Amino acid sequence: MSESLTLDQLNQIMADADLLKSKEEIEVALDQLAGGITERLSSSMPVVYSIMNGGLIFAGKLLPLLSFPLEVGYMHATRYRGETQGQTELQWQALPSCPMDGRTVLILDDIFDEGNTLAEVVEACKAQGAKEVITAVLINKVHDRKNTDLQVDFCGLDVEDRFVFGYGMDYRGYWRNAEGIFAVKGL
Ligand SMILES: O=P(O)(O)OC[C@H]1O[C@H](OP(=O)(O)OP(=O)(O)O)[C@H](O)[C@@H]1O
Ligand SMILES: Nc1nc2[nH]cnc2c(=O)[nH]1
Repeated sequence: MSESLTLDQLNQIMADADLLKSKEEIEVALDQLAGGITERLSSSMPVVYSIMNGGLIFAGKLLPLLSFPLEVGYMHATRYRGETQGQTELQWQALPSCPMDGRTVLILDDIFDEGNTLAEVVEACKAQGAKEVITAVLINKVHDRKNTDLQVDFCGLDVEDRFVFGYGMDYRGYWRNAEGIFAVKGL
């Protein structure tokens, strides 16, 4: 586990960070995602799961843009655990909170990076009897290190291969609340 950061260090991280996607760009992407998801799922009565913690803001912004009947659940799975490198093993901190047997399931997550998290979550939903599992992410990180063949169904924005934070994504536990997507200086 890394040493904890001070207030000054955390403020410096933000001051030095590069803005990759503005609030305005993200809002346009959210509208487009909502349109596509509505077209595909408005007759499915899906259960929508956000993967905590990172999926929290994405889900909070996207769900009010979906005007069809759906249920909301959550699950908490973490691979990075406050670090900037992912562990091999996904740690489940809360299993899916509502039954998905025979249901259309929509999974929301903030970022599709190496892909292990989403791939394992999709498998878990199928193992629990989901009829179909649709995936949506706010951000896809562009590189050639994907560890899965999973094709994400809906993706908001591509970002370059840097460690990013904001809009739900943390830098060592902090700055999930940043209103934009930022890259840490030097990472
Ligand atoms: O595609 P991958 O390389 O697997 O990475 C993507 C995952 O990493 C982050 O979660 P993290 O493990 O940091 O937990 P958190 O959501 O609590 O921040 C993010 O929220 C995704 O779920
Ligand atoms: N906060 C954050 N979490 C991630 N999980 C996988 N990639 C990233 C990233 O770039 N930033």
